[in-house]
Amino acid sequence: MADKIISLSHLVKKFGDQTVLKDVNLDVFRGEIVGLIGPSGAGKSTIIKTSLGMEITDGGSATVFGETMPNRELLSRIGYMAQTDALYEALSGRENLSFFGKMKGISKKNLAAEIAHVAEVVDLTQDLKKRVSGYSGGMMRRLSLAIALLGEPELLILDEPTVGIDPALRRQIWQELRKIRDDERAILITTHVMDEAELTNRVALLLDGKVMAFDTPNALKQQYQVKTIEDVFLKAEGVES
Ligand SMILES: Nc1ncnc2c1ncn2[C@@H]1O[C@H](COP(=O)(O)OP(=O)(O)OP(=O)(O)O)[C@@H](O)[C@H]1O
Repeated sequence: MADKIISLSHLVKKFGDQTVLKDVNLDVFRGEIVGLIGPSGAGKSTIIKTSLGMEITDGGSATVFGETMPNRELLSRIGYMAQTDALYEALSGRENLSFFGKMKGISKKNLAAEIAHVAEVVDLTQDLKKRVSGYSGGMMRRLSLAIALLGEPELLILDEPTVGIDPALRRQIWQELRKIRDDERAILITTHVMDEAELTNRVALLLDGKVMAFDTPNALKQQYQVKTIEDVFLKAEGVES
């Protein structure tokens, strides 16, 4: 059986009297890219945060590598890119990468090569010397993604990684994500870009606190009798196209 990396079972999450996640079931296996889509405020980031143990669950279970998070020992196996950048703005891009690389336990011997590789993927090689305070919003997103990629983590959790990124670079980033997938690692990615959802192995559609549909892009299109994932999204939301 394929290796289950993330397992969410009947997950419930409340904020005050608002139940954001009502009954979420979702698995991510080794060797696949799972896309998480849903309207703004549906709870995509909340799914990610509860999976990582950054939010406490109110019911059901969330495990990563078979363990309930947070678990310090597992953190080096996970690359996480949050929706808001957490960067040291007074430091340069390279210094940020070096700092986070050391935190992840990358050996001194490998660190320079790792930094060179991830900087290349996000097209920041020429800007590594610059202070992050002088970066544009898109450059900061790219640096955050580069940090998540450091250390070849077995699991990547990316919360809208391509916001503010140009189409050509977005394509290059997806090439890298596919390589990671083919390398038998796993990726959970949230996106508002429906073209990107088409590039995943499976798409989970989050609506009304539940995963309403979870299948390959082609199977979802067949199920909803539409031509694109965007149309699946609209139809599931009850919007007539
Ligand atoms: N810490 C919190 N305290 C209170 N409410 C919260 C908190 N975090 C999230 N929420 C609420 O939970 C709901 C889901 O938020 P979440 O950020 O998970 O949505 P999302 O699907 O990621 O949205 P977007 O696509 O806009 O990023 C929203 O109504 C939000 O206001």
